Amino acid sequence: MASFTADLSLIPKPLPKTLRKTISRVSLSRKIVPFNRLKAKGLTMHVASAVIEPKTEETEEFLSLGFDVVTEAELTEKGFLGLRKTKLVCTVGPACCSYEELWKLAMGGMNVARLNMCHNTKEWHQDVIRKIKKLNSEQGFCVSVMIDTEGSQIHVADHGAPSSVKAEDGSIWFFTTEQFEGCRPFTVQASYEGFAEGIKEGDELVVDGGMATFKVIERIGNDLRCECIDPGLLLPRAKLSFWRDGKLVDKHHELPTLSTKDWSDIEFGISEGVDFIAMSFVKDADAVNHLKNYLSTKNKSIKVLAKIESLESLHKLEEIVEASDGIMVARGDLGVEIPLEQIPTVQEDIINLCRQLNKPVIVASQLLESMIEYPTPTRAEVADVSEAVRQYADALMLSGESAVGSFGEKALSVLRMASSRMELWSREENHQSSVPQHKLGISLPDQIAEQICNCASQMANNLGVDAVFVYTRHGQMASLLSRNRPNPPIFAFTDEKSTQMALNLQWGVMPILVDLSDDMDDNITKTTDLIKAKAMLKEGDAVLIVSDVIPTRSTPTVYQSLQVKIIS
Ligand SMILES: Nc1ncnc2c1ncn2[C@@H]1O[C@H](COP(=O)(O)OP(=O)(O)O)[C@@H](O)[C@H]1O
Ligand SMILES: C=C(OP(=O)(O)O)C(=O)O
Ligand SMILES: [K+]
Ligand SMILES: [Mg+2]
Repeated sequence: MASFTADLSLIPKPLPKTLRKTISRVSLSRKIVPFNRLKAKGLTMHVASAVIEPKTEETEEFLSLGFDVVTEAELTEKGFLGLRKTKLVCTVGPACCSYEELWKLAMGGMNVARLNMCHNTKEWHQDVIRKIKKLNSEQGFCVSVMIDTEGSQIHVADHGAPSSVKAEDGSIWFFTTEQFEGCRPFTVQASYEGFAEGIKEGDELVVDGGMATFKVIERIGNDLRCECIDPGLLLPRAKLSFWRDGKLVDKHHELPTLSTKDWSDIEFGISEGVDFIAMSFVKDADAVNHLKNYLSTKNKSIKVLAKIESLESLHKLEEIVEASDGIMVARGDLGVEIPLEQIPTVQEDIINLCRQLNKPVIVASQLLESMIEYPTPTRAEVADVSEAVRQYADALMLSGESAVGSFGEKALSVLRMASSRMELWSREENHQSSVPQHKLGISLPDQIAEQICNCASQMANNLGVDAVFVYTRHGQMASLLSRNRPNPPIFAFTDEKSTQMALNLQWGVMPILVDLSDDMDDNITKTTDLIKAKAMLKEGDAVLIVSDVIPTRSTPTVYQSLQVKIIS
């Protein structure tokens, strides 16, 4: 039989400082009315609130538990509301691959280290992954590892010079798939042997989304003879695309999403224990499902991210987002396939869809491109970064800025500062009120989880609590809270290492690894003690506690919480 309680008398007197300010307009009963409808389904809801008690002796055993040292320092310095919510991903390359350089990035707030398998050797990648794991275990960081598959990109394999070559207006060039030694002037090697197939005289060959443009004059077997009609630079690995009558000629559909090399890189990622695999040039949900199924047969909880970087992936966006564990807006290649002026709106649409469907989303490429060479960003770059934060992306990514740039650490600090500033502004402007309306849950327990998280986020904002605590095994409740982008940070306590590492990518979630027991009260006591012992909670702080684990006894004097129990 159902039981329903919303016991406001459990809120202690005197009220915590933060509650005292807002209690007159707290409409707890109104907030929880939706649950009333679930009453008949066998639910118990219990609302309680109290003051955090001072430090106790028993807390020592939790001191060594998994909480990122950088977040901890930030929290001590800036308080709960000052914690940065937007997550930061850094591409690791030759400019930042030493232990010390990686340490600096970790100190600078890198949440996820990304390794693009397009570049360098497996040994090199292995060395970097091991250094990151060592930093985590020895220095107390919590940095997740992501690898990107190479995918089937059509690009320049060699243009005969170590850096760039200039293509002059009217000059004649050969694009070939033939492999040869040494340098042939005006000859560019393309990466894919089917490169010229289906290409006709008069088609346009666009380099790097407009860096230079050629007109196809003649097709000779696998070679194309072209005339440069818009001069520009040919960079190493420049991206190539074909256009006919103003429309993209789709070459991706001919190519497999995962090549033999990609599968070998995936095996490598599995054996090195990476946390995320980002799939390049995903065409549809099948590709994502294929990899996810493969990983599940191997019993691996590695998260699969889909990179949206082709026109085709935009056409199937919804099914791809549904199928994947997260999305990367890979603006570099996307800008080759769609006109650049469409990127800003496409980015916002993808971010909104991801939030609706509750998938984390990374905005990537050229965020601070000029910082590869210069120590300060352009105003336009800072505006671009801030815009992605305003749109509530989960994460921002550095590419060349950290991988090969001279100012990677500084670029990371620009991301950090710009996100903190924009987050504060959004909060003050109360932009967070636009809670997603889309309903995700199908089964009743899923619907309940979703509704609890929606209401909890509103309550957290309305009450002005300092933090939200969530107890989660697979990260679902934490991510549903994050989806609402609440004002206070979300501390997600989990006993699954893979959940902790996956939550690193989610907006506003601070994942913490602890032993969880079936006794919820015990968990709550343990974890509040942990945070308190680290001097991150003090007397009078208010915490909203969310969990889908059934409590076994009631201890209304140590927390404010929102708990739902399903009685079978
Ligand atoms: N592991 C690596 N080894 C050497 N160079 C790298 C590595 N990773 C990245 N880079 C360099 O950094 C640049 C940016 O990297 P990335 O974000 O992977 O973008 P992309 O490959 O699309 O250019 C690359 O063009 C490449 O020059
Ligand atoms: C992130 C991207 O992918 P990659 O760096 O692998 O080309 C991109 O295209 O923007
Ligand atoms: K790639
Ligand atoms: Mg790409």
